[in-house]
Amino acid sequence: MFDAAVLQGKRILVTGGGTGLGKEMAVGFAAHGAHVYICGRRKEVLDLAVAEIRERSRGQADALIANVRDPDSIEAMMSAIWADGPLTGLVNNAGANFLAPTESLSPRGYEAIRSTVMDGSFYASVACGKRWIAAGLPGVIISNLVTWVWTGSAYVVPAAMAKAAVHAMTMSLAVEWGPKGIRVNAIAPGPFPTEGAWDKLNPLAETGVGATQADEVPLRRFGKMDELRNLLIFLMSDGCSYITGDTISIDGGHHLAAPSTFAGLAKLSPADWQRAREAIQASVRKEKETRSI
Ligand SMILES: CCCCCCC/C=C/C(=O)SCCNC(=O)CCNC(=O)[C@H](O)C(C)(C)COP(=O)(O)OP(=O)(O)OC[C@H]1O[C@@H](n2cnc3c(N)ncnc32)[C@H](O)[C@@H]1OP(=O)(O)O
Ligand SMILES: NC(=O)C1=CN([C@@H]2O[C@H](COP(=O)(O)OP(=O)(O)OC[C@H]3O[C@@H](n4cnc5c(N)ncnc54)[C@H](OP(=O)(O)O)[C@@H]3O)[C@@H](O)[C@H]2O)C=CC1
Repeated sequence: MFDAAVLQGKRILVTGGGTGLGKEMAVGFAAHGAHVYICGRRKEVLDLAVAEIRERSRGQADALIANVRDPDSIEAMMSAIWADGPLTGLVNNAGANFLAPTESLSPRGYEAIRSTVMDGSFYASVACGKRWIAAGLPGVIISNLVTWVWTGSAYVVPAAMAKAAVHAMTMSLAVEWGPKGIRVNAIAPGPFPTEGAWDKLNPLAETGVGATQADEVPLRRFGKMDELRNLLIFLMSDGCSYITGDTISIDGGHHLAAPSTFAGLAKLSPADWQRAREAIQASVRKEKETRSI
């Protein structure tokens, strides 16, 4: 769809680019000429991802360990990247989420999700923005949101809230930083099955409801990674020079044809919720064992 050199000379950081959608975006950017950087908290996962991105894209990729919940960690990562040259683009993709009845959430559970999605996107955007502004350089920021910024969703309330905050940041920064040549957009995907998301959002047979099902998507299927890449490459490219402040849905019409949320989980019993929580926490424990930060 695009010239293979459409992103030649671009240097793009994808947070959470070691797995799932972030890794797929990184492959797309690198295959179209960009030097991609990915970050996350697991060295082994990042090393494998870099090797895969280089092989699949025949392009340039590097990884840095960083925790987007920690502003000092973000600053250290940005300084390391900028030492080799400025980024031209940032994708706020790192995310955290799990299904839970809202009344069961502890402050730490809420904070884990809010700080990853909302604070992480803010810290990374400001870390790039202030460097671009100081140097008089243009830049592109794209945040990976979800259609719940328009619909909300039961049982994932901290994620819906945090993504809506980043939607507001997108519109606000587009206006504030537009005169400085910085474009700020977002995408709102519907279901694109990944191990990371499905382990936390569809851990049991009983949790398969609207948000994670394909049968009620008007286009009757999940999204494909090539479709996601096409949108990201376009938004990141110089050809997309007059779009800013927008959140573009990529969901086959899902959010326009309810239920694209977890509303259907109202049928779960307390015992089902306990099993869901145990399954989610088993997945989290497995990931934590390989965290490097
Ligand atoms: C229409 C669209 C359809 C699809 C939409 C998809 C939208 C996708 C959104 C996503 O972001 S999917 C990404 C999924 N990937 C991840 O979440 C990866 C990162 N995740 C994590 O790091 C963990 O999962 C984490 C739990 C969020 C954070 O880990 P951390 O090490 O910081 O925290 P913990 O100490 O383990 O836990 C903190 C706190 O949270 C409580 N908690 C954990 N799981 C549950 C649960 N299932 N239910 C209730 N509470 C839970 C845990 O007990 C801790 O609280 P305290 O007990 O200490 O008070
Ligand atoms: N899959 C889907 O259908 C949809 C996904 N999305 C969004 O796409 C994004 C990616 O999700 P997906 O690929 O499915 O899930 P993944 O779990 O595969 O991706 C989450 C990534 O974020 C990284 N991450 C989490 N916390 C931190 C942190 N504190 N610091 C740095 N990196 C972190 C994780 O790496 P590590 O744990 O090693 O740090 C992981 O690579 C999320 O923002 C999600 O909300 C939106 C709509 C639909």
